[in-house]
Amino acid sequence: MTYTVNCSILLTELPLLERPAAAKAAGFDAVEFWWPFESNVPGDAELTAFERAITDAGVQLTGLNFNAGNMPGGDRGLVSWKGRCSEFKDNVDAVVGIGERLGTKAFNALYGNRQDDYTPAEQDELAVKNLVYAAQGVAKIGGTVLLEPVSGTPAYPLKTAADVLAVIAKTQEAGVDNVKLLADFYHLAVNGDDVPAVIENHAKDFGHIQIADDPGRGAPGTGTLPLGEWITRSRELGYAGPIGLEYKSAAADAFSWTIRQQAN
Ligand SMILES: O=C(O)C(=O)CO
Repeated sequence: MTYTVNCSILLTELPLLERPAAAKAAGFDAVEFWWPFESNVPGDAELTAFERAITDAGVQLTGLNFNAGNMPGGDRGLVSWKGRCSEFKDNVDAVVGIGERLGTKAFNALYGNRQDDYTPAEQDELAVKNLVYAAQGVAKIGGTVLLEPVSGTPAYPLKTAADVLAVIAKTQEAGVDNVKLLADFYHLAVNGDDVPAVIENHAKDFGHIQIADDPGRGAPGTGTLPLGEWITRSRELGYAGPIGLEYKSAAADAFSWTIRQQAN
């Protein structure tokens, strides 16, 4: 099983730059991050420090989120955010640079919360343009843009796989074929989507899978979701990528479920 440790939600007791090495020490060869910088376009020193933390740890950065705004403050992406289009585009260029240097291929573009001052149609129109820009940018390095249904943020409009697939269809009409569904089984389940049906119908086209259990967004086994079953079925149907571990847990206990799994 190829897992990739999401170092923005796990190992958070440690400074960010120490997390890749901690993931390696815990037995993993791959990590992913939400946008790890304060600035939209980081300077050379910041970029070098982040990239060295990955390469010195001997892990692969499998995934990186585009700048999604102030996440602790509730923002969930710039893609549909009217007024921040040039910022988004500048960020795409920065992300492509990181991806090129680290061999990263999957880039998660959080869509953005609804804004009161604009119609959904206006925001969706911008979103498609921005997604096409991002898709063309990452295509230069063989990359894929991921689009994710998210829970827990009422103003975030993409709640189900169908919501995301409808946007992806518009990007395809606009001429790009490298925007893919990020199937986060936790977000989908919390939002009431039919996860087994999503897997049956779309697993071979998933751009990425992430997992957390529900309730609580904890490690597998802390809730009631049949995550192992869903992963196995996705693999049978052709999903070949890594599984992102995107759950909350104290570092000391974060990966004990994998040891229990090996023992069984
Ligand atoms: O905001 C979240 O919960 C995410 O999963 C971001 O990737």
